[in-house]
Amino acid sequence: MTELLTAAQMRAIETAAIESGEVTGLELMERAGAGVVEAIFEEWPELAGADAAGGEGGIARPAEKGGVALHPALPDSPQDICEQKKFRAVVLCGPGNNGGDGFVVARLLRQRGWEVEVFLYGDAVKMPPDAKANYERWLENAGVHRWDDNFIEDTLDECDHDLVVDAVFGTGLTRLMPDDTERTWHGFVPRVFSWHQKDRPKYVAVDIPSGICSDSGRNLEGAFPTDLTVSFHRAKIGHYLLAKGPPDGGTLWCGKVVVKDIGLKDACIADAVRLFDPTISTLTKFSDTHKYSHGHALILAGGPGRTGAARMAARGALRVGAGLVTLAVPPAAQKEVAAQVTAIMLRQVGDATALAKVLEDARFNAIGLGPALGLDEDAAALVATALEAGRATVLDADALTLLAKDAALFAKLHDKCVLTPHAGEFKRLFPDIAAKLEAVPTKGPAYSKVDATREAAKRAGCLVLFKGPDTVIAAPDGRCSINSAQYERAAPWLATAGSGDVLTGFIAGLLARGIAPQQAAETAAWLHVECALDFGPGLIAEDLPEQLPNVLRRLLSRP
Ligand SMILES: NC(=O)C1=CN([C@@H]2O[C@H](COP(=O)(O)OP(=O)(O)OC[C@H]3O[C@@H](n4cnc5c(N)ncnc54)[C@H](OP(=O)(O)O)[C@@H]3O)[C@@H](O)[C@H]2O)[C@@H](O)CC1
Ligand SMILES: [K+]
Repeated sequence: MTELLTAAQMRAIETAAIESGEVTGLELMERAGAGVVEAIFEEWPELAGADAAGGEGGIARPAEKGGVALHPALPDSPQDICEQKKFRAVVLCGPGNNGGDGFVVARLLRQRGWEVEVFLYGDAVKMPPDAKANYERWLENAGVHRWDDNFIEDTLDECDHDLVVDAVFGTGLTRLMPDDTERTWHGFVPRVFSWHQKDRPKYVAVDIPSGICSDSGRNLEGAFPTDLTVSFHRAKIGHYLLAKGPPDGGTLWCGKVVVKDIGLKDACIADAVRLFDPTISTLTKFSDTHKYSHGHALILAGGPGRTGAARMAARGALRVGAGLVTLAVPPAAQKEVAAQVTAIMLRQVGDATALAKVLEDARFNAIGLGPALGLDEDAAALVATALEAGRATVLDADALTLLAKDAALFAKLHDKCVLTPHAGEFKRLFPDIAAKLEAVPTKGPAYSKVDATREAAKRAGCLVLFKGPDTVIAAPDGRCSINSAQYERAAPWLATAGSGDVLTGFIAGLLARGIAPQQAAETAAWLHVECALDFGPGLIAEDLPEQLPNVLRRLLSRP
């Protein structure tokens, strides 16, 4: 599992390292800048070939026209810039240490023969010491343009730049983006070229795209979209919480996230959010051979014509490794279900009394309910009975709506429960928490999906799995992870009818195997995405359980 950090946690790690004397802030900044350059060349090797040309102390140029001249060695106009060299970069630096990293990047690119134009947002006099040191070092051989959105736009408009580096704001963004940086970005990105145009410059963000809150992934207005985000030591939570935005409304702000080691040691952060990746130990309870030692899951089905959801959940539970799976079916739907299942068993459960009777058998150690269960009083009574049984229980779909409608039912939730709401169900269950999440943020760190899920889990007293491409899984004690279906794990075809029902089954199956709720939910969510990735486009929900054997085989053969 990889820890995802907040800005404060990252700062604490950095401060501890500096205070212990093992590294200086300047060294960290140098490594950060070098990491960005390395990542750029790894991502686009075609940009790495300019070593020989130019270098420090390159061509002397006349004073700047658009902004105030901070150093005399600057071109007269954007046209003058265009007439020189083959690789060109614009580096946009901010007033803090993110800007300091930008000056390192600018220097290192220049050392490799690049033509680099630097724009500085803010007042150099007030820069923190390490950033200022790199600013001054840059001034020894080159100049800096004062921020001027029109001039930046003209510069990019008239030249064929290869790279734009965003080092304006990083983890220190604490309030909404200033108007002029927002204008810059929104002015030139759509006007100068289309985002999908192949020969446009590559956009690289240092640490996090400026405008994105590193703790929440939320856009503090005017975020800079990028192709590549290079972060340091550990990814930040904000990289993995969904923030879709311009230029096409479907691109993640971060583009792709690469994390570079800058020599900081791991610190033990008790409440760190983790990016989930399963360990084999999660699934190596395969040593017992008796089917009852793998548990017995009971999945509740809806009435006639509404049993498909439960059948898919049951198949998921069986495939993920529950020893036995029984569908609890209303008498009127029994024929319909019997005609379509084989390895899955059937029990007639007409009402809550019948369910209570079935649950007298202690071998039913996990329950899955909700998909197409219904929203009437009988369905509510089934939920109440299931909760009173105190078994490991996953509640989805209609069961969540019933919980939202009835405080007494909600109060029956216990610590072996798992709630699996999507955004709409989350809003019904926790309207006040959802309102905080939906409110337009005005400062950083902004309220995040992690904050919301943790608050919901605490209130419910059980595990909450808040679905999405950035699924957040939180326990009442604050333990929390993100299961990402983004970046290299993006599987948009997973958003298909019934896929949530299969997830319910996966969780129920793992609960039946005796895996604790948090681990079961995390592993199920991860497997769910893995199955979708394995299958690829064209996936329908029925395919998900059938993909599990491949995925499990691969997982279990990991070294
Ligand atoms: N931690 C580490 O280990 C390492 C960190 N490193 C790097 O440091 C970065 C963090 O640096 P940072 O803390 O200086 O914050 P940063 O993002 O540069 O911004 C702060 C400046 O912006 C200003 N400002 C903020 N919001 C604003 C707004 N809306 N509008 C206008 N101004 C605004 C704010 O002003 P203030 O609030 O002080 O008035 C302040 O001047 C981090 O992302 C990484 O790149 C690496 O070097 C390696 C090791
Ligand atoms: K940035």
